[in-house]
Amino acid sequence: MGSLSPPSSLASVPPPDRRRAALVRWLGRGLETHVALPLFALFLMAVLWGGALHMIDAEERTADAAARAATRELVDTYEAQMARSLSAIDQTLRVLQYAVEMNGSGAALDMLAAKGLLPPGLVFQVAIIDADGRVLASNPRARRGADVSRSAWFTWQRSHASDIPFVSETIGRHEPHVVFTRRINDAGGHFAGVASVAVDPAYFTSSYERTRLGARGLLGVAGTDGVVRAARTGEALSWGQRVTLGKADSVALHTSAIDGELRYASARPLGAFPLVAVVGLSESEQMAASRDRRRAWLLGAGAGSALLLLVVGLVSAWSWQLAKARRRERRAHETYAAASEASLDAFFVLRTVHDVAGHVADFVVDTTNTRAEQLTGLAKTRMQGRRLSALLPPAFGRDIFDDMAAVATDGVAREAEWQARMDAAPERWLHRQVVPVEGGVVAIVRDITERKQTEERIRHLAHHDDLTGLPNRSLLRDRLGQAIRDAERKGNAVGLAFIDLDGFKLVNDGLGHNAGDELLKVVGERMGRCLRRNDTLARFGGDEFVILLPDLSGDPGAITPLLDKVRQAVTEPVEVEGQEVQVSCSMGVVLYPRDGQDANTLMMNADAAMYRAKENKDSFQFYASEMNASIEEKLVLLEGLRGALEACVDPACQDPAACQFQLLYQPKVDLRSGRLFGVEALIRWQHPEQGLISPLRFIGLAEESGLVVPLGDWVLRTACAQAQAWHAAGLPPLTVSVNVSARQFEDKRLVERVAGALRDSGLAPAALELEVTESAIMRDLARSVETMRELEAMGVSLSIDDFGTGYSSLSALKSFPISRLKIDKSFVRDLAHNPDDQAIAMAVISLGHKLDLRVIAEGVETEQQRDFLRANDCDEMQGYLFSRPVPPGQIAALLAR
Ligand SMILES: Nc1nc2c(ncn2[C@@H]2O[C@H](COP(=O)(O)O[C@H]3[C@@H](O)[C@H](n4cnc5c(=O)[nH]c(N)nc54)O[C@@H]3COP(=O)(O)O)[C@@H](O)[C@H]2O)c(=O)[nH]1
Repeated sequence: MGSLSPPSSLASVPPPDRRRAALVRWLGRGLETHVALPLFALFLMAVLWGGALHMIDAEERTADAAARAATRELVDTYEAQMARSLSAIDQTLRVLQYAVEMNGSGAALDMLAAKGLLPPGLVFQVAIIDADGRVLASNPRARRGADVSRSAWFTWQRSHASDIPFVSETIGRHEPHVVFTRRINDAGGHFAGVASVAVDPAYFTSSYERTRLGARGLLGVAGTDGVVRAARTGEALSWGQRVTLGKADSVALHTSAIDGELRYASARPLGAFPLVAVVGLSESEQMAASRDRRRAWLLGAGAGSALLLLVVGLVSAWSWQLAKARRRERRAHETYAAASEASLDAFFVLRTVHDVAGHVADFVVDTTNTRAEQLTGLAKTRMQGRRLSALLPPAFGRDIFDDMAAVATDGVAREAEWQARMDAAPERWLHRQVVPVEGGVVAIVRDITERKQTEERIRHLAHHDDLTGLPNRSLLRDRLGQAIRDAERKGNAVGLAFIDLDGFKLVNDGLGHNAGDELLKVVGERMGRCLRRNDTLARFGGDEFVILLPDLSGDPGAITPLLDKVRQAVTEPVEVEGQEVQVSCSMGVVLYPRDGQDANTLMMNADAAMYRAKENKDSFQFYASEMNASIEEKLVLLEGLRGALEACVDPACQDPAACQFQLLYQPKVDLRSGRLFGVEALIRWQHPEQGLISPLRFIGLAEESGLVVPLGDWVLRTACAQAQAWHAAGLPPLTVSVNVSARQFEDKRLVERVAGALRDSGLAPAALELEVTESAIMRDLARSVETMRELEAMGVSLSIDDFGTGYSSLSALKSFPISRLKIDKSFVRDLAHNPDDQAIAMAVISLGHKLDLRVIAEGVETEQQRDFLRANDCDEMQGYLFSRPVPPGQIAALLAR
């Protein structure tokens, strides 16, 4: 299911707005959690690390300051202690000095001891040395008389007259000691010896307190010469190292030359002796706590950072995924919006509104596209947020709402096509597809009017005649089937009339197909106007129409007036291609159920009835069962015709009596002189069972089947041979006329056949005339003229038969190489009384003469007809008045008459 959240329609925003939107989106992206959170986390980490480092720094500073302060305090304390100790030592030396000066070297110590002025021997070894460097006395008692004259301190005192105390370096491997000395002068101020106090170096560092100095602190005394007299670090005591003494009173970090330890160190000069008290606190010990805390801080910051990174990483990853999903969704929406904007379909995203019972009560338009605007004529802004019930035109009907409600309820898509009228707009065909989405439906509406119109056109083309727009054979068959079913149910009758136009071929061949088409359209319209609304007029092709008349009573008489009306409508003259033409129609009529129980039988029988009507032309004929018999008869006749022809043209057949065809000859007479100048050969068929058969019965059949070509060839050869026979018999010159049918005239070998007949008979070409109808010539005018010219060139003359019944173009007539026009007997029949026929006859005569042609009238039966023709300057005549067609043997007699 999709979502109802309205898709952003970026595709519709103009470029500057799009840039702004992109900027906003870019900023928005910056504010997205997966971007902002890591930035914030970086900031937090900076704060965290900043804080931690700051704390570390502060604590280190504090520790440093504390270490320096402690060093300073220790050095103060140690200086005070050392000052006291040295003061005591110096006091002892002075007392010794004094005692020697007072009591002499030998008794001085005893006297001091007696007075309790000697320091405890455990710590100080007091001695008096004479001027030669021999120990005079010592406490505790040492080896008397020991010689110390080479000791540095003795030589130094001996060589310095001043009363400056001297401190030796720490000497002695097993019992190390530092010797403090003062010069003893005699009364004369001369060197008299040395008073010394030897002190265990450990004495100077005995105040080393682990609690204050740590395990690697330093407490010691060095001479101002830089040589350590006593130094204690932890439990280790050492001496003799050479150190660089720093500035007095300062505390400095210093790497000790004693043990390489980095310490906060401070040195302090010690009064009268050239000594310096040195105190050092191990830097690592002093800073250990702060280092531990530093580690803790770093660990804390590191752990905090790691935790932060982990949390931020997880949240950012989640946010990134979320953003990606959102982006995908937005892109999908953008794509959807772009696609929907570009779509030819109208989109309506509709949110369902439920009533209290939970049924779908209405829809609210969430989103639409531009196509929807065009389709509804409403702006998007007018539609969005509005209820469908307020927007849906009443013409759209309740069905649509029900459809949508069903989709929203069932969750199953539906589609439908419907016709909608929107305000003033013409009715349109629409297709809707309603698909369920979360919270509503999406209706996709497409205008399918064009498709429907095309379908309708195709359907119409499939069921209608292209030229007239009338139903075609297929549609008529459907309607006939339906009419039969209805009639069967209601007990009614159905009428079916097959209509064939008489004379249409002449118009079509004579004036061309456009004229023929125009004629068909006009005639079709006229026939249609004669019918009721539920009748059907169909065109079957060519000049064949069919009328279907449902709901009839079954009385043939009831439809006779309608058929007459149709017949008369067809007969009305029609103007086509600037000429007025006239056709009639022959109708074959059947009635269901009387003439057939099914469509096929009815159509077949109507066709048979039409053929019968065709025999009379301009009439209608109800079907009768015998008519089908006549069709069978026709087939039998065709077979007989074929057999008869074979017998006539078979060169192996020696018996002329076996040929069932014969020619009669009808004389043609000059109207002025009365002279018989020619004959027309007219065929007859002497059928063994049916007797003499008129060409009217079989020439059409021969023409249809193509047998007319070999049959016509036989006529031509027989007529030429007969004419030559008359000539040979010494009869006056006669022209023999032979009828050439349309199909014969089209035969490419006609000229060759004529030449062959003349050659074989020996007849002079001038004695032969070919009669061709107008319609045969007009079928293919150019070719006809060519054929006629070839025949003319051969010396054969041509006449136009049945002139006036066709539609020869008069301009074309001018170019025909013909010698005679034959006025059709239909104009001659009523010539005595019918002014129209008279006018036509006179016009043909006049036209013929103007074209320098002879004019012959056929079918002249009465003297009135002859007199009229003669009076109107007609040249020749042919008809029963003078003679019926006769066998060749009677021509001589007629000539004689
Ligand atoms: N292609 C061919 N057509 C032929 C041939 N022989 C005849 N025909 C055509 O058959 C049609 C009928 O011919 P037919 O029955 O022979 O009738 C001809 C005459 O008998 C008839 N006629 C002559 N004079 C009169 C008359 O005074 N009254 C009257 N009612 N009928 C008369 O007219 C027919 C001759 O017509 P046309 O040919 O137009 O001159 C007919 O169309 C023949 O053409 C054949 O061998 N080949």
